[in-house]
Amino acid sequence: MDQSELKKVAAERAAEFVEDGMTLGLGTGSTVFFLVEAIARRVKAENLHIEAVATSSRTAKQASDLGITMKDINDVDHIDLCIDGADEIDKHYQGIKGGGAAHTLEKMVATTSRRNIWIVDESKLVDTLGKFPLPTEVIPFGCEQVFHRLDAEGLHPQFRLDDSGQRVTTHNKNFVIDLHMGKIDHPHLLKQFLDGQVGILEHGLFLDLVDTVVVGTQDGAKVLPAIR
Ligand SMILES: O=C(CO)[C@H](O)[C@H](O)COP(=O)(O)O
Repeated sequence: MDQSELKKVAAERAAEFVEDGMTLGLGTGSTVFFLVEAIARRVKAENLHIEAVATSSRTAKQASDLGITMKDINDVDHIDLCIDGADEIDKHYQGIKGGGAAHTLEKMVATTSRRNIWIVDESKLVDTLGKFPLPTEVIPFGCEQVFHRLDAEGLHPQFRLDDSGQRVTTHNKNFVIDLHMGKIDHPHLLKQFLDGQVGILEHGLFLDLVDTVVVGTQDGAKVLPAIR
């Protein structure tokens, strides 16, 4: 199986966690694309009554086109289960997200949800976080100052550019600065530092949020043991 098939295997297994009556959080990315398809199939086949909050306009459109009832996050009183992809996950289920620049909305939905599941192909499992550049979302006002602060801290910042060399902008019209650190030895300390930086709206370190990881492997989907 190639990487895309492994993502699909994980997504289809995770769709089985959805129960009738749930309010779901739906992540963003190519793995979540397969998840939304699988959930929509279950909704039709089993006449499930679910509603969902999306973490991007892409996911919202796909889900709504497939007949899933979509809600604004401000109009739900809770989210039962959020299922999302990830860019890296370590053995404590700490992770990096934001490869699709949607991490602020994803973190809002994840922290609102009672339970979080990540779906990944096996290449995303790592010993130490940080090979994948850590995304931060930075407001345009003063972004060069933020950049210099991150640089002075030795965090190897780079503005994310699109194919035409323009700065990538997020849903909130902010910029993305990726931190090319190579490895993150102390994720909690880094989180504390980034949380304290004026101008950084949110970053892609997702710590202590996820209890279950579903991995697509060459032997099929594996649900890793729940740890929280
Ligand atoms: O964090 C994300 C988007 O901001 C994605 O979940 C992450 O990048 C994984 O994407 P994919 O499933 O396409 O590999």
